[in-house]
Amino acid sequence: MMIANTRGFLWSDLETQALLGIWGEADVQSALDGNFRNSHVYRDVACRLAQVGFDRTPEQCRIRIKGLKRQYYQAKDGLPKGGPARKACKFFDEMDSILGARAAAGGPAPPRAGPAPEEETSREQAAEKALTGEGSSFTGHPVKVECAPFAIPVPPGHGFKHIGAQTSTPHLSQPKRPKKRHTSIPLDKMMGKLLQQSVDAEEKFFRYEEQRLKMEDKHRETERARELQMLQMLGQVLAGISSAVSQRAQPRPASPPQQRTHHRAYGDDITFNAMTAALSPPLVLERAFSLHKGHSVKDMETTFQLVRNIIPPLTTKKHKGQDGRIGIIGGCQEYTGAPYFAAISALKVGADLTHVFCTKEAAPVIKSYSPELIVHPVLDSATAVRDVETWLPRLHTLVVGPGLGRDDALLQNVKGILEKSKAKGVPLVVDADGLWLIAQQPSLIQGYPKAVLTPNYMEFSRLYEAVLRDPVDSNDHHGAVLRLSQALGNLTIVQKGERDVISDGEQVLVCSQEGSSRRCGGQGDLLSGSLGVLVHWALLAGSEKTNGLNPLLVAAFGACALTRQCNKQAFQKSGRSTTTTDMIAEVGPAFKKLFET
Ligand SMILES: NC(=O)C1=CN([C@@H]2O[C@H](COP(=O)(O)OP(=O)(O)OC[C@H]3O[C@@H](n4cnc5c(N)ncnc54)[C@H](OP(=O)(O)O)[C@@H]3O)[C@@H](O)[C@H]2O)[C@@H](O)CC1
Ligand SMILES: Nc1ncnc2c1ncn2[C@@H]1O[C@H](COP(=O)(O)OP(=O)(O)OP(=O)(O)O)[C@@H](O)[C@H]1O
Repeated sequence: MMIANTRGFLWSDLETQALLGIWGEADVQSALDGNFRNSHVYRDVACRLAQVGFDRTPEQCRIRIKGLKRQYYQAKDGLPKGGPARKACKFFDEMDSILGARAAAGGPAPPRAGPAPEEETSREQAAEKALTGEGSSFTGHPVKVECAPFAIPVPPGHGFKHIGAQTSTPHLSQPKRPKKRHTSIPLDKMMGKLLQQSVDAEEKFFRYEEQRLKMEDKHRETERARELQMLQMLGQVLAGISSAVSQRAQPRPASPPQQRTHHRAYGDDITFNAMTAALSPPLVLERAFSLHKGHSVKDMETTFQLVRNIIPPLTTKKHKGQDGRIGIIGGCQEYTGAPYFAAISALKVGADLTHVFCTKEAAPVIKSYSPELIVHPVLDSATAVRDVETWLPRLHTLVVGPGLGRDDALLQNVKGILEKSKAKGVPLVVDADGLWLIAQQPSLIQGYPKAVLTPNYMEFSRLYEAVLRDPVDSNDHHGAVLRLSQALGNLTIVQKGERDVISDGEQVLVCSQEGSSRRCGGQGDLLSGSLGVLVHWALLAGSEKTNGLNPLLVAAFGACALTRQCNKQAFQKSGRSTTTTDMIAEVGPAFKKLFET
């Protein structure tokens, strides 16, 4: 049925009659009887009203009924049959047939002196006034006056009383009696003041209500867009499943030999689509279930051994670049330290070359920190995506986000770079503002099996809420990391904190290597840079070297342990004055201590 657009503030007679018809139904009346909390009843009333073609909120319905009841009781109590107020109560007969029948059946007493069960707040009284059209109009907004203005009884010396209140004074003042002019002057003034106040209140209320309705509409639109997005994602996943099934049914074509030797990645010989399909929700749920049966790796020493297994031997047979060419996407006017920390950490862990792709302004600054870094001032150029793309085949891992900032144009370029990297199968570590971008558009990374996200608690919450539409349960770190990983298609996630929680949606590793209580900025950059190298090594080593455990989990564990160890060693020397530079100086010794002895 077409729903009439009745979101204005005034009720038409037709609409009011429809409302009264519904409100007067026996089940509605009995649900309202004696109930102070009646919002559920009015939700139902609004719903039924929508079914007959009128779109009103439960709150609007409740306020309208309240206004009608007041008019009815005024008319019934205070005025003679056929008098002006009775005439002003347009729906007297309808109300009487409902409320009269209720009274006859022994229902609750009408609201004379105090609030009836249905009456909840004073805000609503202002709202009621505006919705029923009581009072006058305000400039530019025609207001329909349903209840004709009549004089309000003012007992001498008592100010105003509730209109329906039982009182021994005459019910109404007689505005036309000329003899009482001396009392009518202050009354006029008071009425004028009252009217002015009521106009002001109305204006305020309309402004507020307008805003509220706009926000409601906006919220509804967002919800609809979200639902649509979820449906599209579901469609893609289903399409992936069917393509994977048909691929499995056919003999699998051999993967290109170059890809095999270059990135012997976890599950690398299946295509990205098939991988996405293999990570589809039903399978993921099964895996999550198996996790609680004891797959969680708790023994840190076992995992340390797996990290040692993936570290490539130092030999004289290799040439420059083979142990790692790591790209860093980040570095803008405000943040030049973060990309430097990430890049230099990658070198100190053992990468041969690091390339920083940053903005034009940031480049000379970053270069000045260290001659060891290769710096490309391209990130804010119109050709940024193409410029980085040409380097992609030569990079083993891309670390996206340290010091990137949140400038829209930069983020747009990074979006393009992410897409090109995925298409070329380049492993990705996403941190800092890279995670901000992912929180805006999770589909950018969803289901990409060679990605690791490294959020701190804040970044994790942002991402979790963006993807799962729920606040994070801070008492269940494991469950939260596991769920987010699954929702993102079993991406490897490292939630940094007092203990680092790492999961690929199937397993959960916890790294509680001793660090220190010093939390200087930049430690996360040390982690993401180191991780860039370990990701390359782990994928190169493959799951044979990690006892079948996802190599990315092993890489993440190694980087966390290393960062924490650097923190510990630097703190032992520098205490409170420890900075990330001190930690970077510890990368070599810490690495040796953890992985080479
Ligand atoms: N020298 C440099 O160049 C460096 C540059 N960097 C670069 O800066 C950019 C922005 O990164 P970001 O982390 O400051 O931004 P964002 O995520 O919005 O956090 C903002 C607020 O979140 C909170 N918060 C943070 N952690 C939390 C926790 N664990 N638990 C709870 N709350 C936590 C905290 O709020 P507060 O406590 O201050 O109210 C914080 O202020 C990014 O590009 C990064 O790479 C850094 O790498 C440092 C070195
Ligand atoms: N409370 C803590 N106790 C011990 N180690 C911690 C604690 N919080 C974080 N860490 C360690 O510090 C490292 C960086 O985590 P942090 O939460 O500082 O990242 P970040 O906020 O992204 O850093 P950055 O300042 O680079 O943006 C991680 O390896 C983590 O293990």
